[in-house]
Amino acid sequence: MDRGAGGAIIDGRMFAAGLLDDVAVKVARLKTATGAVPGLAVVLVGSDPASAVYVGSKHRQTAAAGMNSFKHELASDTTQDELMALIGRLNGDPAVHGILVQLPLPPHLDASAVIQGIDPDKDVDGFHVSNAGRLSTGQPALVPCTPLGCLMLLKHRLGGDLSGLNAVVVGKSNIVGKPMAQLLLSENCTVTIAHSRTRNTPELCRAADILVVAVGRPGLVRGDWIKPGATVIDVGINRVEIDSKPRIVGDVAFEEARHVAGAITPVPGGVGPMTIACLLSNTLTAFGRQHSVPVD
Ligand SMILES: Nc1nc(=O)c2c([nH]1)NC[C@@H]1CN(c3ccc(C(=O)N[C@@H](CCC(=O)O)C(=O)O)cc3)C=[N+]21
Repeated sequence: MDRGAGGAIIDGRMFAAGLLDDVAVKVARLKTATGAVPGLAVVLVGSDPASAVYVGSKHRQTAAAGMNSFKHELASDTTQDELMALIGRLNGDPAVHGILVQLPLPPHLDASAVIQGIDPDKDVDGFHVSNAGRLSTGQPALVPCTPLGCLMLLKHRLGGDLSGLNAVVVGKSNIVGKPMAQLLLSENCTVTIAHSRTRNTPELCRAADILVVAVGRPGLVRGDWIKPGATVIDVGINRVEIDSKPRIVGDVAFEEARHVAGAITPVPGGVGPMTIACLLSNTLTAFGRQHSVPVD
């Protein structure tokens, strides 16, 4: 096979748009059947510009899917008690089916305590220990949006069955690396997690049929780390300057990698849009569980 032309580019933007349409249809159907509409509360503390952009985008897309979107913008000097009190109110609000607290929080706040204060059934980020435990033991869970989006792209690309494939996840964060590894394991992949202390990361990567990279280091994974024909999912979103212009690049050296990989996600336009689409899909799932109605 001629790989000179490069592998396929996985269009996350297009896949996410399809998923959002699907969610919108289901929301409309639920509204007719139950009279209720799923509601997502997004909490933003402080004025980090990147966070404000993400929250704005979530707000718009939630509304576009026909769901209620409740935006809570709090001052950067908000106290832990004030934030916990808001979470308590959202936990008790029957119009709110999903709660997302935008991360990172300002350093004086304890993000872990906030996340563990969210009702696990409303934890649409899937960050609560109860959802992490459920995922790792194969019980119904709310699954973190970014790894869920990656898995959807992988299954779509590889025809649904991942069983027996060698999967390498680079990065061991609680929000991407670990849940990603759990999802791949539940698909019967042989899973390896590499991280900053791993001794032979390039060699491990070269054995991967599926390579998911989520470390936050621009261009870390080079073309010669990739097994020819592998499916490469680049989770990195790094803001860099190229020729004095601001640009967003992934953790994979894209131009090198695309010629070796069978398929690869671009940055932007790959995993990022899937994260938001999965957030809305999780909100629908949370609504279904809270109202004991099937959502699809
Ligand atoms: N509680 C919480 N949950 C999150 O899910 C969460 C968070 N906090 N904090 C920040 C990160 C980041 N994140 C992204 C979502 C969408 C894109 C996205 O759509 N990116 C587009 C555009 C990129 C751009 O132009 O900025 C793309 O990759 O094509 C990126 C990043 C969600 N996060």
